[in-house]
Parts: sequence; structure tokens; C-alpha cells
Amino acid sequence: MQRRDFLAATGAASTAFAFGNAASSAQESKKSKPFQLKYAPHVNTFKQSAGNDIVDQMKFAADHGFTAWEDNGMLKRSAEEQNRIAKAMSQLNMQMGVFVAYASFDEPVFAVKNEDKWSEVLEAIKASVEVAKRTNVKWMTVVPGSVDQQGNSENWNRYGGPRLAEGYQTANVIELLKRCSAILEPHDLVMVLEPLNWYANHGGTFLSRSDQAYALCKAVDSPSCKILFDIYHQQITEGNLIPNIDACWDEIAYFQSGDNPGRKEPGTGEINYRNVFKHIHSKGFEGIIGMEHGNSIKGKEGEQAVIQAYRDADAF
Ligand SMILES: O=C(O)C(=O)CO
Repeated sequence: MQRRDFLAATGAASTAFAFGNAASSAQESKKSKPFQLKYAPHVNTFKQSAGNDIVDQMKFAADHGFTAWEDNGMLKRSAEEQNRIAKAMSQLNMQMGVFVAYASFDEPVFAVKNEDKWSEVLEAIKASVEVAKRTNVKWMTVVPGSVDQQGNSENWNRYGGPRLAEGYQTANVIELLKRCSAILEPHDLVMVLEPLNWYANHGGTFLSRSDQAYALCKAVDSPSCKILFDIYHQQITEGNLIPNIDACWDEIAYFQSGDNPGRKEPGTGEINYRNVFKHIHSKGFEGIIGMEHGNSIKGKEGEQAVIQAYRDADAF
């Protein structure tokens, strides 16, 4: 189905939308009603419909009512490409979500004090400030490494070996997060800590529970250290989504979505996304919900299914 046909078939609103030259803006003048929440598609979510170019994909998303975008890999793009993306975002009136500022999954980078490793983290955070400014990003993801249990040390073995007690690991994580926050605070930027599940994706990560993320944020006590509550990961780790969101609400700055099992669009698994989104909306959330999941169906048809899934979940 052609993009125009799809817009017509889904009853797209007729708001005029100017982008690019006059001929193409006349042709592409239909734009769907914005969603109630700022769901942010990813690079390649709409590749089959919009082509390889990321700016074309963003235009496609904007035409279909998405008001945000998420690009985990922004840090690795050239400055020229970052500028091009930022310009398109502003022309499309879209907001940019997180990129990954620092992520380690299998080494106890934050949990064990190692000044060389810690310097690498702080350098990554400093580099992220420049990129965030260039791309108008407010939030950046930080994954603070694994627990101290599976290192490469020659002293470590699966039956024992030295392992730092949990309280000291937590104290180290807090100390390094404070140092990261000190870099971000003057720029009004926010690192969002993402708990990850151990059972389907990332066994051994230091941060896995929402209460743990909450305790870290309270201890760091900085406007630059908040929670990224990934609904997919937290469904696997702890379930009880709405009460847990409420319990750590004052430290949550950002959400990500994805259904379980399978990590595909809402409606393909066990999470009642309409009720979860309704709840988040009712609390006045104005931030972004990154669509960090795959498409359950391949091709253009699958991309339309993703759009429809968000329309259904947003119909509260
Ligand atoms: O790696 C993952 O699973 C994440 O959610 C990181 O954002």
C-alpha cells in the first residue's frame, strides 16, 4: 500500500504539513493526529515504508502522528549527520529521545573501583554532553555494568574467589554516578539509569530492579540522575508494573516499551499497554516513551501493524 493510500485508509487528519519543497509538501500534506503520548520509533522501525535514510524515516513517523524519535546509536554518528538529524527534528517539530551515553553489560565497571575504567566512563559522559547539545537531547542512557561475580580476573572461578560484598558495590556505583552527575548538571542534562532483566536478555547486570534504581537516584540526589523505566524489562524482572511505576514515580524521567515475550510492539504479548499508558498519561507524564522493540510482522504490513498497535494502546 502506498503511503498516501495508507493515510487515507486510516482516516488521517488533513492538517497541512510543510517540509521540503512545495511540490512534495503538497503531495505529502496529510498528517495523522498526534498520539496522546510521545512514543518514539527507532531507526529502521519504518525502513520498508520510508527507505534507508533516517530523515525520511523520521518524516514518515511524523506523518503518522509520532512526535518523538529515539536513536540509541547517536553517539557514533558523525557530527555532520548529527546536525542533519537535529535540523530535521526541529523542522518536523519532533523531540529527540535518549542515546546510549555509556553501557556495559558484562563487566563490573561501576561496582568495582578501578580508576582507569572509571576515567573511561567519565570521558564517555563528557563526550555525550557535546552530542546532546548538537542534537537537542536531554536524556542519555547509562547501563552501569555487571555485578562483581563474573570477572576475567585470574583469581575468579565458578566455585568461589574474591567478590566484593554487595554494600560496597552499591557504594561504588553511587560514587561514580555522583561524578557523572557533576559533569551533566551544569548543562541541565540527565542520565537515565536503565534496569535490565536477567532472564531473557542480560543476566548479571548490576541494575535490574526499579526499587534499586530508585535507591540509587535518592542516594545520588541529583537532577541529572534519574530512572529509565523500560516496561518490557520490568515486566520480566518484577511485573506489578503500575504499582512499581507509582512507587518510583518521582525519579522516573523516561520510559521504553516492548511487549513480553518476544520484545515486539504492544498487543503481541502479556502487557496491557492501553492501561499502562493510560496510567502514565493520567499522572501528567510529558516525557518520551522509546519504542525499543522489533516489529512482529516483516515488511510494510508489519510497520502498519506497529502504527496500529500504538493507535490501539493510545486509545484510552
Ligand atoms: O540492551 C537492552 O536490552 C536495552 O534495553 C538497552 O537500552
